[in-house]
Amino acid sequence: MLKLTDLTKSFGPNVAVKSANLDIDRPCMIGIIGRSGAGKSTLLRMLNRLTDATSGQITFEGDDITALTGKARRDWQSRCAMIFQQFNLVPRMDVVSNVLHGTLNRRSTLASMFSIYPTSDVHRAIDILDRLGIAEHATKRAEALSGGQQQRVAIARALMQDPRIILADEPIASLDPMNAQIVMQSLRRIHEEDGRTIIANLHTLDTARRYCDRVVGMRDGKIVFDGLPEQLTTAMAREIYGADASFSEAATSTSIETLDHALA
Ligand SMILES: Nc1ncnc2c1ncn2[C@@H]1O[C@H](COP(=O)(O)OP(=O)(O)OP(=O)(O)O)[C@@H](O)[C@H]1O
Repeated sequence: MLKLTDLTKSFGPNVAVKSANLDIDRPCMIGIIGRSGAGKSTLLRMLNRLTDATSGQITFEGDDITALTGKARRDWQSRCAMIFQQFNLVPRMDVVSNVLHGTLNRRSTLASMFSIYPTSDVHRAIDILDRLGIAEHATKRAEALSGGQQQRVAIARALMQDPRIILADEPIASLDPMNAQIVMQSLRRIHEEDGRTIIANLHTLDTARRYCDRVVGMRDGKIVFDGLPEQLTTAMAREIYGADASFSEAATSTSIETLDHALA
């Protein structure tokens, strides 16, 4: 399905991603972990073609994604939608219009300029918001919502594009544990119910273990681990995070687990 071959990105002398190889042969939920500066964001940005690779190749179902230009590249960005830590919504615009922005790629400039959306798209936007439990906020300004709600609006905007893949760059890094849990559960459900692949950069190991089928560990631009969550030993986690024997997983915890105990 999705394959990265020797994917590399350099910024001058700094090699942010070094010869990354990854083979995703079926829809799954992948967590990419590693400390700050390990190359996680750069990897996702190359996948979505926000950043051009310096060398190497990305293929999706046999198509060379690295070679796409113009409209073909924009089409790929719809099929491989991205959400960000800071949500990237238009704060003063209402929620449903923010979600409808997800359809801009396939609409005429004139229709986009005047925010003319087909009724069927508006209904679909509301349905998606409903699925994410936030339809009641459809007419509010995005800035009036909590961080967790805003991230769900961003997910809804991504879903409007009916993507095969959703890339999530630190989707819960700005959220409290309760909202972090809701957002991760939403992503998991989208994967399970729709069969979409989710690739999420996560700061914390426990979140990756808990929600992902596969964990990829990056260190200094290299993929140093690629396996099942249960294969990720403490020793391997230490290696990924470049920590010494005093390393404990609790240090990378979001306290989602703790919250679960409290809610039980
Ligand atoms: N636009 C850029 N120009 C120059 N260097 C960059 C650029 N983007 C990233 N880098 C460098 O590439 C390396 C990897 O950065 P990247 O943001 O991909 O890491 P990360 O694992 O996502 O870290 P974080 O969790 O802090 O976002 C870092 O050394 C960073 O300074």
